[in-house]
Amino acid sequence: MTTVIDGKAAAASVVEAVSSAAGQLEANGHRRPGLAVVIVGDDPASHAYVGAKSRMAKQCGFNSIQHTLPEQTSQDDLMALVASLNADPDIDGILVQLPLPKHLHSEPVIQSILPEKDVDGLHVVNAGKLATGDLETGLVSCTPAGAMILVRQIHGKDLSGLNALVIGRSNLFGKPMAQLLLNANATVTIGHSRSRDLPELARQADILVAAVGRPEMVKADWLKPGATVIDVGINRIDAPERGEGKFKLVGDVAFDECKPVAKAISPVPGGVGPMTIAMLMANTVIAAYRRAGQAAPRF
Ligand SMILES: Nc1nc(=O)c2c([nH]1)NC[C@@H]1CN(c3ccc(C(=O)N[C@@H](CCC(=O)O)C(=O)O)cc3)C=[N+]21
Repeated sequence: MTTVIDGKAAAASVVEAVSSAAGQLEANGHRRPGLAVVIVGDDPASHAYVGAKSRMAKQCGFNSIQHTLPEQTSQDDLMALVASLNADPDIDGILVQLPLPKHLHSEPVIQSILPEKDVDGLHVVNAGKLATGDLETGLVSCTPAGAMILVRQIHGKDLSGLNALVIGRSNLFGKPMAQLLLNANATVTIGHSRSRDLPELARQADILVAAVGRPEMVKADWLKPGATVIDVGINRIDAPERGEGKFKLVGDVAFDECKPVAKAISPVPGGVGPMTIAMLMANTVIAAYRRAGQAAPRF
């Protein structure tokens, strides 16, 4: 029987560990972990995600602050806000929700966040630490960190001898995911839109991680029987069968046909998505412990 990986349950157990670590920090006489979430503009999906992050931060016992800036915010004003959060002693973690409105450049904003407050793990210092195998002093990007916990549920910590294919090569996900798998001793391939034969690469993979943003692209005949499939895609598609103007979320994997071929598969929703938010909380509590000069918990 195929295991359908329960990302909600895995996220709940991370969040419980985070809450208890946050409580411990307070009990040791330190202040609560502080998380600042910055959102620019009024994209409804972004507001929904940010709302979920702020609620979860409160649930973890954090000091959670949300800065909502108008669509027309200038680059300088956004950079000035990040500078003030960098200097704020009550703030351990800063997340600037992406994508930003078109007139703003995200890269200078992200690179201006202090690496030790970069709970998204996107600063070059954090990306570089991951790339050099330093998983102890940096912060790892939340979605790959969460996906990795799901992989570990199935295969344990050591992926020696296993072939892993990551489809997608973004800085936000594909590259850090490949680094994490490599660190765990997997034999890693990164496939992308210019790869010659993705289905053929996929058929070699014991662990297939899809993050391309194409609804249900990975089909059953792409899978090596018994593979572990981690679906990172979140695609909103029309669902007229649910009523006029309704939509549903699907992943990058054709779940129903792939499920019987796989050993384990993560669903959308309820797979990697909830883990992303949980790992943001984990990174925030890690950052808070480090600022307090205490040994940080591991997740
Ligand atoms: N600076 C930054 N960091 C991010 O980590 C970041 C971001 N910007 N921009 C947008 C993406 C997307 N993202 C998700 C988080 C949670 C779910 C999640 O909880 N998904 C639920 C479903 C939620 C729903 O129903 O819409 C699930 O898959 O079960 C999904 C996607 C974080 N992102």
